[in-house]
This record gives sequence, C-alpha cells and structure tokens, in this order.
Amino acid sequence: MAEIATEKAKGKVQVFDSEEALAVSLAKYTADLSDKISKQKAAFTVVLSGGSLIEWLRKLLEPPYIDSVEWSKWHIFWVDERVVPKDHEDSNYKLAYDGFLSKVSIPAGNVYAINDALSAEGAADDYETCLKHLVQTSTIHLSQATGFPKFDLMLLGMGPDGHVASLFPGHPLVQENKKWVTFIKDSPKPPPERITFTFPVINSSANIALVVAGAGEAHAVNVALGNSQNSDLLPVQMVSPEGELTWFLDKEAASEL
Ligand SMILES: O=C1O[C@H](COP(=O)(O)O)[C@@H](O)[C@H](O)[C@H]1O
Repeated sequence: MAEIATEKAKGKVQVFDSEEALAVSLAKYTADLSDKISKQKAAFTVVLSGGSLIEWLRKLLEPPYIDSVEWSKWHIFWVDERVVPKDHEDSNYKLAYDGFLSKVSIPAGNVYAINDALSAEGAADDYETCLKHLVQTSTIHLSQATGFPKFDLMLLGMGPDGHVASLFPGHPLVQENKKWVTFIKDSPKPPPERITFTFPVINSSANIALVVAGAGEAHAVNVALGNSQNSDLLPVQMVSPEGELTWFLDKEAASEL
C-alpha cells in the first residue's frame, strides 16, 4: 500500500496494489472504528452507499471481524436510495441486504430503509423525519458546528463522472443547504428517481471513507486529488467532512495521479 501526501483538506489517500489488500484494509479501518465508537456510545451509526461499495465490505464477513465486531451497536442508513421496491434489482437496500446485512447480526430494528410505498418526494421527507426522530432518541447526534446530523461513519463510492450519493455533476441538488434528505427525479444514471443525503449532512460526518476502484474512475480521482484547477467542482471534490476523510483507491483508480 502506498500513501500519497496531499493537502489536509483532501484527506488521507491510500493506494492498494490489489483488490484483496484494499478490502482487508477497509475491513480493519471499519472494525477499528466500530470498536472505538462502541466503547464510547450506545450506537455506531453507519451510512452505506450502493454500487460497488457493498462488495468492498466483504472481509468484514470473515474472521476475525464477523465474530469480534459488536454488530448489535450498528445502526445502518443509506446515503442514497433508488425509489424502487425493496426487492427490485436497482434497490440499494436489496444490494446491501443480500451482500452484507443478511450475513451479520445487526438487529433488524437498527436498519433504516426508505419507505418504498411513497413517491420520491414523500420518501425523502419520510427519511428526514425518521432521522429527526432518531436525533430525539439520541441514536443520532447533531454536529455542534453545523446543526446537521453527524454520522460516525459514511462509506461512500464514486461514479466515473465524479458523483457521490445521488449528487451529480452540474445538478442543482449539489447546492442544497437546508434539507437533510432530498430527492431527484432526473438522475442521469438510471433509475431516474432517487433520494439522497445533502452535502451539509455528508460533510458533518465524523468519518468518511471514499472507496474508489477501476480505471474508469481515474480521471475524476485525478481531478479531485491532482492539481487541477476546475471552476465547476465535481461532487466528489465537495466531500469535505468535519471529521476525517480517508481514500481507499486501487492502483487503476490512482493511475492518473
Ligand atoms: O448510483 C449510485 O452510484 C454510486 C457509485 O456507484 P459505483 O458502482 O460506481 O461504486 C453509488 O455510490 C451510489 O450509492 C449509487 O446509488
């Protein structure tokens, strides 16, 4: 693993020689954080992405982590979700359930999926209401700096166009600064209807892991971490958490750095 020196705002950047090494390191990072937070608080709040991210969590499903992680403390959220039934192939919930959640002992009541019976707008409002309720019960805490919810860990992927969550380049949603959760009906990546956390929520996180692999992502990685001076920031360049940002890159994604 090579570590690339960057300015502090860009976070800690790690480049792995193999998929195996990246997955092993991500599992250790996540398990260490789970261990630390579980000793301090009743809940470890974890926000998942869809896409390739779930597959990168696979080493958590093996010893020692499958037995040592305090899964009962985990509370699971989605940074974005497609507005489709939960058993639909496009559902980020289904992806996470099939590939991860069904294999660990996180209590079902700690898994906060969207209400798939609602419209995009209704589902976004409903999810924000759910988060506000969890603030009242002290499962989620608010950032003292921003007043937005502060999740312990956000596990983010990135698309080849530099999108994160369902916040796409050039879309007005990237500027949303009041809502916690919003919706999109014209996503350039199918399916078109989705809900998504906004940047103020993403950037109030205590920890963000950005997990990016593949040559198709190399250009956006270079824009984000190289010395480019683009005036229209890609969404990935707007990821700037209150806490720590850690990049997990494979060597193909880092190939233009
Ligand atoms: O549509 C989405 O895409 C991004 C990136 O996915 P990846 O497969 O390129 O890693 C994902 O992070 C997001 O959650 C998802 O809804």
